[in-house]
Amino acid sequence: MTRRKPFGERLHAAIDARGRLCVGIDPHPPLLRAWGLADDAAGVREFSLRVVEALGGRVAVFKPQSAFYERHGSAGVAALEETIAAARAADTLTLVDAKRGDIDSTMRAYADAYLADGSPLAGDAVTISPYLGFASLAPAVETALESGRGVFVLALTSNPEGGTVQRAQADGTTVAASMARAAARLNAAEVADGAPLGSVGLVVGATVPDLPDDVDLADVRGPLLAPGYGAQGARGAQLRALFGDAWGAVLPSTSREVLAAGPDAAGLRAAADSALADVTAA
Ligand SMILES: O=c1ccn([C@@H]2O[C@H](COP(=O)(O)O)[C@@H](O)[C@H]2O)c(=O)[nH]1
Repeated sequence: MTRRKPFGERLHAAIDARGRLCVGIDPHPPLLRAWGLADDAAGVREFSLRVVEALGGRVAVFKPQSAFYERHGSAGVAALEETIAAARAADTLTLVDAKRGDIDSTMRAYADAYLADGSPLAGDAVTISPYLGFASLAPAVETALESGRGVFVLALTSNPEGGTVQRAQADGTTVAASMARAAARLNAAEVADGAPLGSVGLVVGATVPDLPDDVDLADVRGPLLAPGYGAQGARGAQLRALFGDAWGAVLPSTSREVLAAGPDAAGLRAAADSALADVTAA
């Protein structure tokens, strides 16, 4: 089997070729209704495959939101697996937004599910939550690096409540800065080997009002997923101002705003093109 290139390198190439936009696949019940689909696993499957059909090969990354599949039980999870496979067939990277995090021994099982070769739930990367301690994420990081996949660690989330935890300080350092420094340490080896980006990314919401003074995102040298563009209110100019000299690593992500333009493929494409044009102009 040919070895997959590291995730950071593959993501960098996808952004170079298609522009920096991640489109979230979030089959919300009102969107399913608006698309004339049932709020069941078959509806979620149809919705997702239409998004992949319309935008596969055109955007850098798809981000299916696991919660919307899980709410339909095992048939919903099967629809997520099919969505990941369809995106792969359409030559588009998938970041599964599952926000997993647990003690080391359980984290190993999540790593097997979302990051190991042969698992039907393994896309190209997964979001993970560091609030059991960054070190508890080691099994996910190891599996990702071994398999050419990536992880995105929650650092500064787009929801207004996130700051109460993420801006809190321990020993004079904000929680967010600890996450950023830990990611930077993990990316250092890949970057020293010549990778344009490491494979350990952070989630930094597009709606975050400002960065804590001790957070140096340029130093992370890994991708910075910025959800919150569009439906949550952020636009390109706001993103550009927030990320400053880390801008080269930023991957804006938008779900509802693009999805609301479906089910027509041309509508989805126009909405994705418009979001990409805004972030590119920034
Ligand atoms: O900080 C975060 C982390 C993840 N998300 C997820 O991104 C999408 C946003 O959807 P929109 O429709 O573009 O608002 C959704 O799946 C969230 O769970 C986030 O918003 N913020």
